[in-house]
Amino acid sequence: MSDDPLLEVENLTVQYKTKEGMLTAVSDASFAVSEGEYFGVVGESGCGKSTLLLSILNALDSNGQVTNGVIRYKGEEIQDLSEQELNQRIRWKEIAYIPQGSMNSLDPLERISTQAVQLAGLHSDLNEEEALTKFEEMFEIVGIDPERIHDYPHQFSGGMKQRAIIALALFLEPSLIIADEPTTALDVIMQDQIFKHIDDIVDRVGTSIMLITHDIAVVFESCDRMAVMHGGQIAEVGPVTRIDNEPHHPYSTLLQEAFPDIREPNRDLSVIEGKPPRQIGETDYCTFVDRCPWATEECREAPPPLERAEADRSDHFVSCFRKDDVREENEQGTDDRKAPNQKSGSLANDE
Ligand SMILES: Nc1ncnc2c1ncn2[C@@H]1O[C@H](COP(=O)(O)OP(=O)(O)OP(=O)(O)O)[C@@H](O)[C@H]1O
Repeated sequence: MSDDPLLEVENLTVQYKTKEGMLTAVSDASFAVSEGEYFGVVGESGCGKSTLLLSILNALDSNGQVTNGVIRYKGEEIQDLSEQELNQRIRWKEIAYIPQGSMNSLDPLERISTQAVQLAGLHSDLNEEEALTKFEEMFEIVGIDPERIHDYPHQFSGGMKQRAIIALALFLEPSLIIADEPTTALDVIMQDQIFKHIDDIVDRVGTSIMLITHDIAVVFESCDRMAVMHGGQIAEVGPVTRIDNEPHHPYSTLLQEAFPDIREPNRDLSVIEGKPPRQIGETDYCTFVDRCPWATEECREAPPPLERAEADRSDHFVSCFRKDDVREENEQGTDDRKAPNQKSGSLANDE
């Protein structure tokens, strides 16, 4: 893994036009993914994960738009590239995308090899023979007999279809694969196998992976670095080991406590009450305020800036006005933590 940034997202805001007004789905988000890195983006449903990645690929729904910020890929700003440029230069051969529910995205009427050849024809200079040879290699990487590239999707189980999609994503040797909940709809054993294949790809092929998921345990297990999102804001970003062991943001702290940990088998699991807000208009406050045990008046008055978690750390950032208090309390243990908004100086939950 290198420290060179492959993808840089700076101060990105994405909004959707709705009947109620402009809905802010991503607000002032910043993070970077390095070459060869396995980067996880975690957060609850509706927190803006898919919007974030669709804006990177310029594939937002027609009512969505990037209203502020910069997306840089290999140093080049890509947020304003035309469809044609994105198709010719970026999609599939630089950045491949595994969508949610992707195993249903294979065309049921075409052999999988035909779909690979079509993809190569659109996005690369490979001829048919070269494309098929290459695609066979990808099948081997994802653990499917290469002869089966000529099968139709219905001849594959759900897990095999998902692996075939991963093979397609790898096929044109992209530097970055963005996978949106790649194991949704698979059983737990198959999920585990798919994640093992993805781990293997990171090790063997060296591709960077950006994994979007609501499952923080998967991120803790597999990723190098991570971003935690809440209500369209990046709450915390940094090395997985840091956020797992020393979360500084209240949301990462509570998320971490909501998942079982084999190091503490007898620990009670916490529940995070409420849900992220649907934000109409600019986000001018911390979107975690109504669910946060540490919130104070300040948290409603402005969005917290994403700042270094500690002065001497250049790899760990957190957006919380109360991050120092949270860290101090986390160091002391969780036993005397009060319910949301019950701490001294904090606000009544106005819901
Ligand atoms: N096309 C759209 N028009 C209006 N609002 C949208 C649109 N797409 C998403 N949203 C809203 O934007 C917010 C973020 O949604 P998004 O799908 O990005 O979240 P997510 O974290 O990926 O959720 P999930 O895990 O359920 O996919 C939500 O409030 C959602 O309702």
